[in-house]
Amino acid sequence: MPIQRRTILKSTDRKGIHLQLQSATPQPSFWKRPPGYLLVTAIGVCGVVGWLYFNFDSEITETLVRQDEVVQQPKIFTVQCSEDYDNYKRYPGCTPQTCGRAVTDGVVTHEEALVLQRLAERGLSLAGSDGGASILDLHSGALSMGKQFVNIYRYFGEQIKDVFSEDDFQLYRAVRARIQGVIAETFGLDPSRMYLTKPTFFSRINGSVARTTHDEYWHPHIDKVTYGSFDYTSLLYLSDYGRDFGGGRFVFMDADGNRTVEPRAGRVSFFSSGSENLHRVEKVGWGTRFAITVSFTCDQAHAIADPSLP
Ligand SMILES: O=C(O)CCC(=O)C(=O)O
Ligand SMILES: [Fe+2]
Repeated sequence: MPIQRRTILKSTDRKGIHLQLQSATPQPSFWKRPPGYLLVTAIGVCGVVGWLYFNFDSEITETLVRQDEVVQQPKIFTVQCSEDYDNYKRYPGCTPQTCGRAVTDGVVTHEEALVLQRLAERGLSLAGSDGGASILDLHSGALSMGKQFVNIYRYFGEQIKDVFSEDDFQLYRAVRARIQGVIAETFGLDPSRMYLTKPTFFSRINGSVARTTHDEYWHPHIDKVTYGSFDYTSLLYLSDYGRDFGGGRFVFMDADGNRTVEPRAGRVSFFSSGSENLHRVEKVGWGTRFAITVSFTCDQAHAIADPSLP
């Protein structure tokens, strides 16, 4: 240790002489330090400011599940049901009696999530929004293109079979069935009385500036109001918060503060769709965030079949 200290002093001295030769004006002692020190300080300051910019949100009160946590069994958070359900017909075995939200990493494997992420990448690379948020709906065929949407099945015809395979659709179906199972088990429902409903879509979000309202994914909303038929919403994340993208956390906006879920590839987050689960997605600051929205209704009139190749 003493040897090291002596070496540093020597180099500081040399630098001091050099500076004195360059300018006769006395400099504050800070500026006499070696440029390496300045650089490290500057990087440190930028790092702290950057970290604060992306992570400091005075409204955030609690993180329900962190990205680096692995929850094999659903982590369940019960909340009181809103009165929304009183305005709808009740379906025994399905309509929420207990409301809440839950998160599990034990339903979809990391490998399956990556296969689905590649599927989303292939599909969305055919077009995509001009703004920061693109969707691909395998059921209706809707794909963001520029400032609007096209129907992939009509627009690309038979060629779509070069992009998606039967295996891709089988994986979607298997994952959908498992998610349905875990929602039924968690909320004490009869899975045969819940139905997949639309829209069900892959989303790709990056930090680009929004061009149309379709790109404005960050607004607080209630899924039952936004989508009508939803009774249970699930989100399957296909990329990792903090690794693949920054910002983009899911935020439950409760009366007593915000509660966040950090996306993790293979993580399923699900919740009753009424106003007890008002939520938003933080703006994505960097990188690309992939997810799938898969939702269920109790009303068979709003049921849709699993997506399939035409
Ligand atoms: O991608 C997310 O985390 C949430 C998306 C969402 O709120 C929705 O699709 O309604
Ligand atoms: Fe939503």
